Parts: sequence; structure tokens; C-alpha cells
Amino acid sequence: MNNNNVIQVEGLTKMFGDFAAVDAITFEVNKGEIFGFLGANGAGKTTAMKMLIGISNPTSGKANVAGFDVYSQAEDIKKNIGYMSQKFALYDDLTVKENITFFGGIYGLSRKQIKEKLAILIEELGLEKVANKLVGDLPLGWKQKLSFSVSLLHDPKIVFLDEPTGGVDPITRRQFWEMIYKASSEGTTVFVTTHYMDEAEYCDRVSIMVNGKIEALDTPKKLKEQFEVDNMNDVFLKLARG
Ligand SMILES: Nc1ncnc2c1ncn2[C@@H]1O[C@H](COP(=O)(O)OP(=O)(O)OP(=O)(O)O)[C@@H](O)[C@H]1O
Repeated sequence: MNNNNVIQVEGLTKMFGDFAAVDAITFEVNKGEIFGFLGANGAGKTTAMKMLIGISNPTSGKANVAGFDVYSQAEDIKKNIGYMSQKFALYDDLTVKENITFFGGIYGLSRKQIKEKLAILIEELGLEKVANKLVGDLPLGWKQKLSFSVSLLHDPKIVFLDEPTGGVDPITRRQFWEMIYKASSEGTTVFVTTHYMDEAEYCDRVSIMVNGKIEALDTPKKLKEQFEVDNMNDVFLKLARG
């Protein structure tokens, strides 16, 4: 792994019986990069991400994440990354403050650190009025922003976002992306899956998975040149249609 790579993947494969859900993918992600991980439904994105975050064993291939090996150092990976998905989110029946405190504890922060983070987050996200409200009563966009902030509580090197903005309006998605840019500018690497092609345009580089394989990987600009189209939606359609 060179100094600039925080994720290095080589021939990574996951078989379910005879079916290769992830079929020998190879790529690298640089420090501080916003890396878009795209693919149609069922292309294998979630399966690949689960291997990278150390919760699913690869069938074969190599992967190093945040300096740790996915086979032998999965626990170290978990400590050094943040993860947010629509399935793994905050507790609806705890308040905003309680969620932050709870996850701060899970991530191993001291009481003092939790108190500091709590104050910063509430202020940054403008949550003063709802700090003692149940998360379940917040609009989805707020929950997503809070959930992203919580995934960064322990200052991870890399944050993995699995369709973080599903179901909210474009303005709220744009605000969410402002948060992503900020995290990236502070040196956090962002690995993000999305179905929204406008979001693909916001990434530094984008990979596109088709049937378990990475069929394209480059900056949005270069991908558009390569496929001779003027937007990422058309790049995606050309690839996904084969
Ligand atoms: N535990 C499993 N057992 C068998 N097949 C599985 C399992 N998990 C996923 N698959 C299959 O692997 C393929 C890839 O699934 P995966 O969830 O990784 O796709 P995805 O790109 O994340 O799709 P989506 O965008 O819908 O989340 C699919 O065909 C899926 O049915």
C-alpha cells in the first residue's frame, strides 16, 4: 500500500454457491478522496462494501483498508472506519442527545470527548431545538445528516456510506453533500454508493459495477469523455445496458 492509498483491493471475490456476487474487483482509493461506488440494483455493491468494512469474509482476493487486512485484522478496520446505511441507522426511540452519547460510547470515546462532540454537533447541525426530541420524530433528511455525523464521531480515516441520501429531496441531498465535502477536505476518505447520478458528478472518482465486475473507473469528466456523453446518467446507462 503506498502512502496515499487508504483502500487497496485486488481480485476481491465473494461467491454465494456458484454465483459470483463480487467477481475479482481491483481498485485503489486515495486519502481524502470522495470515491463513488456505483452499480445497478444487485450489481454487488453492498456485498463488496461488507467485505471492506470487515463484516463479511471474502471468498478470495486481497483487500487492505485503513492499513489493515480484511482477513486477519477486521476488528482494527472496524475501529478505524465509520459506516452509515439506511439499514444501520440511529435509534428512533432515543433522543438526538441520547443517540450521540450512545454511539460515542460504542466508538470508545471518553465522557469528556462525548460532551465536546455533542456540543459541536448540536451547534453545527442546528439541532438545539430538537436535541431532546426522539430521533424517530425528525424528518428523514435530518436523520441522515445526524447519522452521518455520528458515523464520524470517532474521527475515522474512512467513512463508508451506503445510499446515504435515499428518499430525500434534492436540496436536502445537496446539504448532505456539503457535509461530505467538509469531511473530505479535513482528510477523511469517503466511500459512497448512490443511485443518484447527480451525486456521481460530485465524486472525485467513480467506479461502476456491472454483474459483480468493475466495468469503469475514473473521474466523472474522463468517464464522460470515454463514453462520449455529457452526463453520468448516460455513462451509467451505456454501461448497464452493455
Ligand atoms: N447472502 C446472500 N446469499 C445469496 N445471494 C446473495 C446474498 N447477498 C447478496 N446476494 C446476491 O448478490 C448479488 C449482489 O447483491 P448486492 O446486495 O451486493 O447488490 P447491490 O449492488 O448492493 O444492490 P442494491 O443496489 O440493490 O443494494 C445479488 O444478486 C444478490 O441477490
